[in-house]
Amino acid sequence: MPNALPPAYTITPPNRPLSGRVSPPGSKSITNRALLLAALAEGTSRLTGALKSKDTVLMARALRNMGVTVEEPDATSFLVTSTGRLAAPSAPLFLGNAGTATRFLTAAVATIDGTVIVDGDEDMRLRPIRPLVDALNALGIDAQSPTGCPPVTIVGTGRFGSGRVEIDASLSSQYVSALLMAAPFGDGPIEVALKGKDIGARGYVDLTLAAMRAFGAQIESRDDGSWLVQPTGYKATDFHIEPDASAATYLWGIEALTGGTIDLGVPTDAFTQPDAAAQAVIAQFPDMPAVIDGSQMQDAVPTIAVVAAFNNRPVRFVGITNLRVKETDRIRAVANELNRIRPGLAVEEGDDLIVHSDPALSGQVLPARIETYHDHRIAMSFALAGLRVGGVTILDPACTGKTYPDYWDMLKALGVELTPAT
Ligand SMILES: O=C(O)C1=C[C@@H](OP(=O)(O)O)[C@@H](O)[C@H](O)C1
Ligand SMILES: C=C(OP(=O)(O)O)C(=O)O
Repeated sequence: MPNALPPAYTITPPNRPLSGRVSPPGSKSITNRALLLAALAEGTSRLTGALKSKDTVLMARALRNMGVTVEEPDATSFLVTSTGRLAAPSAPLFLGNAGTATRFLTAAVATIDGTVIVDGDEDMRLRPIRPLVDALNALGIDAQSPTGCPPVTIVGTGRFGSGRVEIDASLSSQYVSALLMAAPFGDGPIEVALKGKDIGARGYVDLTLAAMRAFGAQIESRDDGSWLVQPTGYKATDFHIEPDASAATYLWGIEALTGGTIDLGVPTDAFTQPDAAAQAVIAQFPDMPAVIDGSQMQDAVPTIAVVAAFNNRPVRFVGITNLRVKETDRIRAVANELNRIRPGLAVEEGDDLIVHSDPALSGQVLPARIETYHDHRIAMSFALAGLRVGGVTILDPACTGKTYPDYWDMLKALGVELTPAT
């Protein structure tokens, strides 16, 4: 991980295509699934291609605090050795603002005979978790979240329940993934069904099912949209993690905005993560469509919205309500910060975001100190604006450590001039 970064970076537009070979880091989503599943499997699992960043370090630390041995043989591998059951930790689990770790562990620790408190930082304490707690309660598990957000107190008996459970996943697909991954510890088969049809980005549930099957789970996807999970537990396995598709969106953004070619070392159609869909949209720049549905590529929306500022026509982003409950309210954050570059560049309309694209922005010097709200994606997306507009300063660049600790080194390696600022 990089040494301390300055409080801010000012970006000098390169005025030339940025090209080269860049390997995005391992997928955060898949790394945190694989770490958990390996911890729930008896034996040793070797995870390769993994992401080492704040979100995965927090997950690994929480698992260690529950008796799991997590070794790190090299910069992209974890060696996880477990009895197949988690042990009650001696202190609350602190998971920062890692949504995956917080939601996945809230369900997983319900398999423990003992009391566990799942908590996060001040931002995580604003991110809803009540629908997951309600589903655990419906399975007979004593879980409580007084505010509807972390902290959650789970008083487990070692039994996870069985039968059909319905969950409202309209705010986060992570609730479904969390329940599914704990479900092989049911007293009998568990059927996970959705309350209502809305589930945000479905592709994340597909990632969950694929990882669970790799660790030996038996899941039947039923015609009514529910999933039936057998009480098999998990088997240790070696598991390779693909690169992070959300991280790749910044590289596609760099290509679009500078006219360069970046070799990611992996073909776009090899990604199984939902955000890979962003490539086809960004590739249309500067003629990206007038309406973009972000519902199935949610983490890519800030990237595409910043690229959209330079598009030939305005872009309306729809299907993005859930962006309000990510690391920060990303609809508001993107609108605020685009308007800081040039007032009137973006507007919120209900939960839609409209970017009033202006190709004439390119080449101008528009000094703007970009607030990043502890949100890695706001920092990484707005760095892209600095490739076209002079004077863009990104505050708190270290916040990219959540999922992409080497982000600024990557930009420098491509030839971007970053000047430390205060
Ligand atoms: O399951 C996952 O790995 C994720 C699901 C998405 O969140 P929601 O399901 O909360 O929308 C996504 O935004 C997050 O970065 C990762
Ligand atoms: C929403 C994100 O993360 P999480 O929900 O895992 O905290 C993200 O990485 O953009």
